[in-house]
Amino acid sequence: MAQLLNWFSSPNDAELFLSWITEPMGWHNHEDKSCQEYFQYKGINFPQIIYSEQVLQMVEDNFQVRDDDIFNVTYQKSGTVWMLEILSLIHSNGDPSWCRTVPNWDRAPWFETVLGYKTALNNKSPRIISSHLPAQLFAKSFFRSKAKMIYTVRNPKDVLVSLYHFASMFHPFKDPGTLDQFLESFLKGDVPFGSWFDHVKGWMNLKDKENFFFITYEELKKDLRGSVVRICQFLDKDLDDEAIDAVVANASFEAMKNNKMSNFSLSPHFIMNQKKSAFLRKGISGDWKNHLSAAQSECFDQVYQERRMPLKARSQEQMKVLPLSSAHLVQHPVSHSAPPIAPGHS
Ligand SMILES: Nc1ncnc2c1ncn2[C@@H]1O[C@H](COP(=O)(O)OS(=O)(=O)O)[C@@H](OP(=O)(O)O)[C@H]1O
Repeated sequence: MAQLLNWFSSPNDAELFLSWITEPMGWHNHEDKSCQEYFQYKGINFPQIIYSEQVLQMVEDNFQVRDDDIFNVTYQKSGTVWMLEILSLIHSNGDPSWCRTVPNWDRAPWFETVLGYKTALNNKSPRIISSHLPAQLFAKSFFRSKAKMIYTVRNPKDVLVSLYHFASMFHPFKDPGTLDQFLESFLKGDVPFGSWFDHVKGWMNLKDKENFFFITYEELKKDLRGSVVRICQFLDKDLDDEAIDAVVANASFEAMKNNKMSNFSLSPHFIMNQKKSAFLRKGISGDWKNHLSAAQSECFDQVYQERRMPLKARSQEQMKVLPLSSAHLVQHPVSHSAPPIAPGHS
């Protein structure tokens, strides 16, 4: 959205233009999200205006991936902007100037959005490109390229909670209703970008490709420095210790929260009402325990068990997040202190 700033001489012009297209849809009254509807593209929900069928089709069929592109792919609320910041900082060898002067949506545009598509086309190589697309809708040219992809996965219960808050403050999304109602929609995949389970399964088919690297939000939380080192290795970027330290310092939750180029405070308030819930909300693992009842958690676990898949996790941290083979699923009675299966761990 705020990529509109690209096209206008000032933020005010961009905001005026946005007002003009969004006012008839009632977006200005951000207390009222009752009129929001999604459109479906190949069976997946997308919010209107920021996405269009035409652009989604162009991404899939026409977008020319370059071999030196780096893709930052996630299911929403799994750490996209965090990884975006890390990749931006690695790109500039730890120098935070780029991150402090250019909005994240221009540094690493979400190329499936109407505005991000144009930004991605115009950005100079090597490009960093973000995406929430499921694998089956992704740019076909990626699969023939040497471009690298980092896929970040997060405990789906934390994704649910983060998305619940986000849906209440991000105007293009439908009102999430009660947490019970939203849990049902989430587990059915009746949310933007479809089912978390399908998204992870779809992308994990690439797990043995050498241009594909997957990491979890929980690993980033537990050992950001070690994670940055591994990401640099994957990208063949040789940063010295000082530069790595600078990446870690500038990609911290606090640094990003204080950076207006990363905290979405430049987004018009009628698009993102951060008074309701901040984009950089809590930035912790395991917040689901503060929100989900034992019954809701159990309901989640049941679906998780049904949808589990055989995947080999590389580390203990990944084992806590991924839908693993049944051998990894330990059945405990449901309780907040002893969560029953993988997503139950923080
Ligand atoms: N630096 C850092 N450290 C820890 N956590 C961070 C960081 N940056 C973003 N976040 C948290 O990531 C959540 C937002 O996820 P996404 O960036 O994937 O959102 S989006 O899908 O692109 O809208 C959202 O999680 P919640 O706080 O749980 O809502 C952000 O706070």
